[in-house]
Amino acid sequence: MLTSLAPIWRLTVQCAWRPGGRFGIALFATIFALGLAGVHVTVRLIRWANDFYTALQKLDVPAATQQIGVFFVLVAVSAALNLSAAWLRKLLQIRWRQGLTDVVLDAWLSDKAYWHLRDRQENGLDNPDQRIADDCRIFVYRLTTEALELMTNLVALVSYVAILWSLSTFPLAFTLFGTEVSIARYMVWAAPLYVAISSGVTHWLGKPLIPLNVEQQKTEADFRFALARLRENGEAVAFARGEPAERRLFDLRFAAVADNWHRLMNRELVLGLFTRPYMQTVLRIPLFLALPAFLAGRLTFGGLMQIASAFQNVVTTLSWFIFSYRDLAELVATARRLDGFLADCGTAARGEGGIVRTSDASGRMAVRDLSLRAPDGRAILTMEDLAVSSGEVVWLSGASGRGKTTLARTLAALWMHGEGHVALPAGPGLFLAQQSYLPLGSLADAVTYPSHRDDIGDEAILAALAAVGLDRLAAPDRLDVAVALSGLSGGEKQRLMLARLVIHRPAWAVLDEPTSALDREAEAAVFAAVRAVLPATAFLVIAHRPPQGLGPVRRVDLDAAKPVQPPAALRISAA
Ligand SMILES: Nc1ncnc2c1ncn2[C@@H]1O[C@H](COP(=O)(O)OP(=O)(O)OP(=O)(O)O)[C@@H](O)[C@H]1O
Repeated sequence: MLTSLAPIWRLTVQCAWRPGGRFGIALFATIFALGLAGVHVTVRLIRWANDFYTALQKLDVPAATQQIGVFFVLVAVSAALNLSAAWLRKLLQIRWRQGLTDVVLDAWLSDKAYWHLRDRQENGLDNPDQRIADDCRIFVYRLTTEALELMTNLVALVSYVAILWSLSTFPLAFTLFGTEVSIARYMVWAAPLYVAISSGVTHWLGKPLIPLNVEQQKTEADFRFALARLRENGEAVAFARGEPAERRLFDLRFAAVADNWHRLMNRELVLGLFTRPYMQTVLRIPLFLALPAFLAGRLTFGGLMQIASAFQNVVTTLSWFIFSYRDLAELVATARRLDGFLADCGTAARGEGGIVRTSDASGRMAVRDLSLRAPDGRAILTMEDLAVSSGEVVWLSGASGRGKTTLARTLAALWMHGEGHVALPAGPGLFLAQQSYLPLGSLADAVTYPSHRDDIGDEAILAALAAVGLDRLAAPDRLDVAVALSGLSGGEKQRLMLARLVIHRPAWAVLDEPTSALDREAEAAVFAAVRAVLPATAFLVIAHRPPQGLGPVRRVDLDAAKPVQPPAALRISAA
């Protein structure tokens, strides 16, 4: 129980205790107050039952007519309270959802958790997009609904039990094995006993729903993730005629959705077999229980209806747990997933190695005594010394899989597995990854990424596009075209990435195969244009051929370096 409450509490704190959180707490308090006012109206309706049915029994037409009027007033007040509480609850939900989404997005983006957790994502173990979008929504919705209902129901329970206590003055008398038994105020005891037994049965029947709900959310997310991947890699799949393979994967993932759905619906049926009749009997049971007192003449008809109404309210309030079991299960499941996600993000960037990072005052990129390995302990690369001075171009070569990109990742503080020293100049730097990345947005957004277009200015953007040979795009009316619709070829995308160098003018740059899609002449022309605006920039270029156009190049060949075995303690045994 406590293990379920801890994540809910942690996430609630994230929603409510934030700058501007006071308004949310005030909203919560107002909705709670409206709920209490609603309880007061219900208490008044219980008294109304006595007044109305007594008037009916006495055939007192004016009194009965007056009670009909009272009934409509009470219903109108109740509706107004309900509607305003529902409206304010929605307002609270979007505020808290905004707060929680901010927390989750910060965790996802900080320390590059999105990168460190990407392997898990690819394995389908994790679907962070679902957690950010759906889980934040579901958690806040369920929390605000269930927490407010719980609090209101607690207060309501005290009020209804007090009424039931004051009304059920008659005992239940019967003979058991020849002994006279008399239970005073048995209607009061009957209500919690009835609910306790029912809650026990509900919990026992409904317990498997929690893991089944977790599994359902996971399988749905896995299915969505597979669909989104096809969209992202549509061209590669189309060239490979991979539709049957994609279809097999979709079918497999949907089969998992359907399979778990069947288990979930069967379990819900089992639970429903109990809760459904329970919900229906709960309205009649009090009548049956109070009938002996009525038949013995201890209760008027109005009194019978009043006590039935009070009992019903006690039982329905107590039964909140039963009726809300599914929703509570969803709240717990979502809280666990979100809480686990935040914990994963917090530890994602933690490496077991010891790479020391400093800033180099002389403006050099440098590594010393570097030894990199894979997460499983396999040695990838060792490097005694590498330095790229201001204005220098170093070409990092080596066979495929030799560790060139891993070295770039280490410089970018992404790769944590290894030991050694890394120093980067204090001035601004720029990394270009092997795969060109075009963000959602316009062509101008893509060129200026990750800066804001307004901070750069359209003239500079047009000049950068022209410099890298993208003359056909270097027109003011093209800048606002969605980049996805620009129909860029692989080489054009690489030119666009290089335009970012011209725009951002870094003091140092690490480029991972930046011109692999360009021919040598095009590469030389683009690099010459880049060099013209960046004469003092230090370049580390990873490529399978010497970069042309940047000026004199010093080659560092990784094939000359030998991999070393990691320390025995770091080797992970396959067993
Ligand atoms: N996340 C990872 N988990 C395990 N091994 C990895 C991971 N990333 C890279 N490696 C391994 O590290 C080695 C070096 O990979 P890297 O991408 O650095 O090579 P590269 O020299 O850039 O190759 P290429 O020229 O083909 O781009 C490879 O054996 C690769 O399998």
